[in-house]
Amino acid sequence: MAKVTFDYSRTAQFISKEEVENSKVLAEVAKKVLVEKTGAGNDFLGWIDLPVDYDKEEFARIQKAAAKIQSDSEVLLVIGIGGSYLGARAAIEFLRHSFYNSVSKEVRKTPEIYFVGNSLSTRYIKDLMDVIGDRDFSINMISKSGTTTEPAIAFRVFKEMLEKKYGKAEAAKRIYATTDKARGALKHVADEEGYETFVVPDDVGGRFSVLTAVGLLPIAVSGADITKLMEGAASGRELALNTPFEENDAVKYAVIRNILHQKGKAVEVLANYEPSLHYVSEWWKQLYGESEGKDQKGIFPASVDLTADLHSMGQFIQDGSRIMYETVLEVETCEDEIVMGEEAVDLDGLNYLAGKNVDFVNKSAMNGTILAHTDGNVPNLLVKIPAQDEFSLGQLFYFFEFACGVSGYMLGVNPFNQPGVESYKKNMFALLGKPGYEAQREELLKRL
Ligand SMILES: O=P(O)(O)OC[C@H]1O[C@](O)(CO)[C@@H](O)[C@@H]1O
Repeated sequence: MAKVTFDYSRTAQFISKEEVENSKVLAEVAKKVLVEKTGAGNDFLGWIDLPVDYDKEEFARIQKAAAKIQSDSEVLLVIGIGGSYLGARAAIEFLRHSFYNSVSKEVRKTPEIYFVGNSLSTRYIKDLMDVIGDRDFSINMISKSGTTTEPAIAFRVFKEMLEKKYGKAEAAKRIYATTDKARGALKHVADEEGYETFVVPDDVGGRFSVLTAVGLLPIAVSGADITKLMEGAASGRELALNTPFEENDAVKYAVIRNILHQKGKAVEVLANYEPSLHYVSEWWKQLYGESEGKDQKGIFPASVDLTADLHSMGQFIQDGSRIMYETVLEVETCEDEIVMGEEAVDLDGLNYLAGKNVDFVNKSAMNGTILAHTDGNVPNLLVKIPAQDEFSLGQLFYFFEFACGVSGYMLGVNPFNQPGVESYKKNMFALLGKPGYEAQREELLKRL
């Protein structure tokens, strides 16, 4: 079976074998604490068994709802932010056509999908209304808390548009709410209005929720195979839970990043060579940023899209402050083939590549860059993804989630809370005049 693998052989000049061995005890304790659910944040570990223990009845409802949306909608709006958005977008961009929304309907076969509620931009919302026009559309509103401002505002706007178009009763049949099973404003509205609802389990935090209805409904609407995605995640779980330390890639990734952190590497740059991985990096940034960036600790998760960013950020990575290490995401196999032709007159000087695949050029750029960055004292880690398919992506999601839990415990933080995100919310509510924030409002206005 092809599997997602982790290769840190290129860090030999930065990390000795002994250092890795010496981390074994700490890593195994961290893994035990995670799996046995005895550590901080242990009420948010539902994601560990999710790939093998999910609600099958709800899974069938997700597929049914996806089929309905595919049959009655030209456009699906996915409203959500952070963990209620990034996983679905990562999966759809990785698994489906690079130009999913613009390619012809005959090629795509499924509704166009737009993400909104992940900013407060008036321009973006207005422009999206233009894109929808008078076409049939549905909404998947996703918010675990049911109270997050950005998606709540987008939902008000697009619900109004939907109700104007179809009337309240018909619109209600086109709204799918993914939220807490009992609490929150969204659950309340859904019950009042009769929307179909899907559950974000209590014990699964937003950034770990891609394999719940949060990710699965939009992914299924896009035509990607969510059964295979879950199978991949289940095999990732098996590997993470039941492989001994020496061969355990997820645990090793946690170990290596903690060793590099202790050596002063404050930034991890996740690099990809496929544009379709861009949102996988965005998903990964939230996963690691919210999980580890606390108590004045943590590695800052950054990302680059290569080779594009080699022509911008490449200079800094090669030659700037030596604060970072790089983790490369490599998609090992490329299903498609573009072979370079030969021209009679070699005006552009590219005839030396005649007969070669563009993917060979891409992989050569990657290998050359890994060596150059290593020579520039940027330790290089490699995460290999066997293929651009659902099974591999499911494994990859699980690999990063599990490693994140182990890594957070090794760092000595609670990887499953995010107290820091509340500060901006409090200030924003105060400035907006939300009831209950009056005193804070006065204080803030004086400072502006
Ligand atoms: O699903 P919700 O509750 O709207 O939250 C969205 C995101 O906002 C955060 O709570 C941060 O404010 C993230 O942790 C979460 O993924």
